[in-house]
Amino acid sequence: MKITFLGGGNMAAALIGGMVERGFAAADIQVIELGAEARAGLSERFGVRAVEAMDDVALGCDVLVLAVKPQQMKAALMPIAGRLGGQLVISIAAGLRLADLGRWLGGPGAPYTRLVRCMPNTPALIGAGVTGLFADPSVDAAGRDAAQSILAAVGSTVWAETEAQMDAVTAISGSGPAYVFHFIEAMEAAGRALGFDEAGARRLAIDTVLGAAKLAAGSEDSPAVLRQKVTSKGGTTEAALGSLAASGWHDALVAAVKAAEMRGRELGAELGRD
Ligand SMILES: NC(=O)C1=CN([C@@H]2O[C@H](COP(=O)(O)OP(=O)(O)OC[C@H]3O[C@@H](n4cnc5c(N)ncnc54)[C@H](OP(=O)(O)O)[C@@H]3O)[C@@H](O)[C@H]2O)C=CC1
Ligand SMILES: O=C(O)[C@@H]1CCC=N1
Repeated sequence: MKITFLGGGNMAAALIGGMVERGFAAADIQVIELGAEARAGLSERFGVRAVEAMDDVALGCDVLVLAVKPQQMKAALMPIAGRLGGQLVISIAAGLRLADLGRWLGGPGAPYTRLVRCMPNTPALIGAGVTGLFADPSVDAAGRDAAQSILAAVGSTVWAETEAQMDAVTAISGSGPAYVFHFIEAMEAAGRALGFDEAGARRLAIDTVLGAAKLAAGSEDSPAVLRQKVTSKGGTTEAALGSLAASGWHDALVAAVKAAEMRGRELGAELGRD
């Protein structure tokens, strides 16, 4: 399967790195990327072909992954509008809807429909990503399987039932690593404030998140039950959770995820008007 990435930034690099690490041939992967430094980095790190503009070799792929920022997408697709010949197109862009992508790709009056929306996340780089997928109803089983096989190589996959759910996936797991890194930053800051050096505070924070996530993933207990098992009556955890509850932490996180979901919908509506 020959795969071309349009855009070679952070998320494309995470996907390519994870795919190459897990057995995809670098020779079958190409990247179209405007930045010379980014192109050189992708070639050096992963051994893939990276070029500045779409050429016939890159367009002759089986799967085209759209990995530019949503705001860059329409302009990035102009040079290939009306030139696709049945390639499966996978968009990883936040917010952008299949109907608008299809219109931009299809050329006058002929929307392109062999399209799958996917929302991966950056832990794909180490094979620990999670991706939500939604296919245009016209995509056949072979097309869905191809999309699934690419994203399953770098983590777990979840098919969304409706396209609207893709904005929720974006808000939960697409952006989610940033929330977790922010949590680690706060835990590390607390460790520093309580007398640890940076390395010690970071180790305690990261290994706690890692261990708790692994325990939650492998346990039959729900996260709530696992939390209760840490929380001794009248103990230290109860004091911490009481403080978090008083500052509205749970509701703040739910509101944050909803803000991300709303931004995804806004992006789709704003950019799709063009
Ligand atoms: N980062 C993440 O965690 C995730 C991102 N996504 C989605 O992935 C997409 C990319 O995000 P991300 O990797 O963070 O963004 P980046 O800005 O890091 O990557 C986009 C890259 O595409 C380049 N580019 C822009 N226009 C073109 C063009 N016409 N031809 C070739 N290359 C072009 C950009 O160059 P330049 O910098 O010069 O503009 C940039 O290097 C977005 O749509 C985002 O919604 C999805 C899931 C997670
Ligand atoms: O912040 C963003 O818009 C992208 C989409 C999900 C993660 N990063």
